[in-house]
Amino acid sequence: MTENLPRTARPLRVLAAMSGGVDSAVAAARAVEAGHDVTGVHLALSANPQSFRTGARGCCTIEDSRDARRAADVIGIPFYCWDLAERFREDVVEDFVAEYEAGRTPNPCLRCNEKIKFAALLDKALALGFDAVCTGHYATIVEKEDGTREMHRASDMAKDQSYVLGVLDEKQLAHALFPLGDTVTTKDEIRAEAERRGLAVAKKPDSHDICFIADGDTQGFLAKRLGKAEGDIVDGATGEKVGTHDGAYGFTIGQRKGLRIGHPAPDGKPRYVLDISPVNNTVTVGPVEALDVTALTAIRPRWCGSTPAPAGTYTYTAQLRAHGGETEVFAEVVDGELHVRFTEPVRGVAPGQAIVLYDGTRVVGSATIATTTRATAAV
Ligand SMILES: Nc1ncnc2c1ncn2[C@@H]1O[C@H](COP(=O)(O)OP(=O)(O)OP(=O)(O)O)[C@@H](O)[C@H]1O
Repeated sequence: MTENLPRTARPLRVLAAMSGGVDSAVAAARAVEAGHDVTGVHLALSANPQSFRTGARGCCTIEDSRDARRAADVIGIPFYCWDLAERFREDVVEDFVAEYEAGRTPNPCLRCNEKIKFAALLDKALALGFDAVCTGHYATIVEKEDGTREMHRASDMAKDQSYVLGVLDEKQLAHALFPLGDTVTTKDEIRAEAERRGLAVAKKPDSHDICFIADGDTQGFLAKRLGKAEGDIVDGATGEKVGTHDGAYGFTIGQRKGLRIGHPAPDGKPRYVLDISPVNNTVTVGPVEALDVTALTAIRPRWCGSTPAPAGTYTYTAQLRAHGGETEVFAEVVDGELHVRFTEPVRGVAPGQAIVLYDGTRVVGSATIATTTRATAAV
């Protein structure tokens, strides 16, 4: 159950990040069971937790912090609540809005792992004398003979979260514990384990995808932040105006639903978002084949764990969005950027998303998709 924790003779001082959900409660309990000296912490990440009183789970409602505290009491560990709302707003929420405004599609969970849980929280934990931060993420840490660490996909692929952790560098991974990651347990089994341990969160519903948009309405959230900005939807092949929109920022490459297109395309086939131009406030649409991408460049590469930046061209598999499949790629670092060619064209690659490279199950690294090369010149 606890092979994922470091093979160290001495118990570690562990800070368990407790969201108030079932996964992190079980993770904290497992860390205690492994013999570590565990303290729980809930992060208040919203400046306005009352706004989530709708029944939908947000990242840090009052109920979440109470649930985390109760779980800590049952496990028998000290518990604190830390206010990181300002850091979260600056590093995650404002970045999210700015990225959409620039026509890109960000991944806030990945950003939160990089900037909040394994930066702001980890730094504070280390400064206070803790050895590690423990979370309920599903990913496996493998400690090698030489003491270096690798991150691998979780044993249960259905729950694997290595994609949103692919940004962790050597230091961050050296101080991370994921007690759930290498056990092949279904969510039902985790809930049953929570029940056995007397944790009241055993039946609590799973958290929402984007924790700071409690109702799940990303477009509504962006519209409130960025205002209405009516613009044109144009056909990529003809350049003809085919509809209007209320703000180019509300779209994602590959999107089909929610397009207000006045008349059907001449071939009668559905139209997809091919390009978003914030400068002209224009959304370009076209047939699904025009989404095929043969190559991309990605910026700010980060090499996971102690993996050195690859020199030369390597064959890896890549994941291009949070719940996406894997695809084979040739990857190379050129002038600090990641250049990737796909062995087969892939569809709907959105700038702003992360590309995470894998060597088998091992996470090699990640980078932010900046530009793509289309198979056809429809845009
Ligand atoms: N507000 C928070 N305070 C402390 N830790 C948090 C908070 N939000 C998330 N975490 C940590 O990050 C991990 C992954 O977050 P995610 O939002 O993916 O939760 P999850 O998979 O639904 O897990 P859980 O069931 O614990 O909520 C959690 O398991 C927890 O350790």
